[in-house]
Amino acid sequence: MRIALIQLEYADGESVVDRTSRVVELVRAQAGHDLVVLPELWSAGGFDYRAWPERTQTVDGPVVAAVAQAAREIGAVVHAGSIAEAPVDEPGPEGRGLWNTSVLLDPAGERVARYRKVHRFGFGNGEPRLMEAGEDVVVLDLPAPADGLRAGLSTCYDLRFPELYRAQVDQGAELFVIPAAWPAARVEAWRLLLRARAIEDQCFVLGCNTAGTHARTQMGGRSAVIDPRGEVLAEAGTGQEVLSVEIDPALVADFREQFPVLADRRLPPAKR
Ligand SMILES: O=C(O)CCC(=O)C(=O)O
Repeated sequence: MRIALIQLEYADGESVVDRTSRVVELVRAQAGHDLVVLPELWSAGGFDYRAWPERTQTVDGPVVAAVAQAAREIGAVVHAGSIAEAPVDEPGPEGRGLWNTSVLLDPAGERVARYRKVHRFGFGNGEPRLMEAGEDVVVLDLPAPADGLRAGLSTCYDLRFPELYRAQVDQGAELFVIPAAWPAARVEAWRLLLRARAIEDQCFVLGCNTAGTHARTQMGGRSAVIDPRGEVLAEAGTGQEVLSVEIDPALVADFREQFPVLADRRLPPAKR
């Protein structure tokens, strides 16, 4: 399976329309890949939370529609990264009506999964003040041409919460797709936790981060593809870059059989 992670660089001052056109071109340029992944909140601006209210989208809105068109053109499964999702007529439990929502598209441009970020980052500011928390664990069999692996979806700060990934493994996950806007200040934690999740859950990990500086926050880059043994198959630098990697889906089952750590879990499911 051929995978492309688009580590997008952006700065303040670029309109959502211009950024979307740029991203669509980058997705189109990945023809020949089976799965293409974009970062977290690239249209709204990962740390530009003051602008989120004017950059909201629905999962059928123009940003996702433009990426869906590119998915159709190249015949790939595309993880569109996440949007600041404000659905019509859904105020949410906290009355904010806004979620950090990832969307996975099949090669016909149809939405096959929606994941709302469960753990909100900001310690009382940003996401916890403006957004609702997602409540669902989302795991699915990837559609062709990226078939052969079961994928769990999560976003950025979720990476710090291993219990979410164990819950995905309990639902059969073999690959974690993690779009992010993770800052440079803590990029070593990002690199380490991506590998930790791969090793402890014996899964492929696709971590697609953001580059550049926006909203006075320098992003960390270092997107990576990691195999179920914890080997880093590819890692980006700190600028805009596309990581193109071939992975062998059979490695998950082979390695889990050869080194069956997950079979040695002791806690009863109710306490996990
Ligand atoms: O956990 C971190 O250090 C960064 C998380 C983050 O930036 C996010 O979730 O948007």
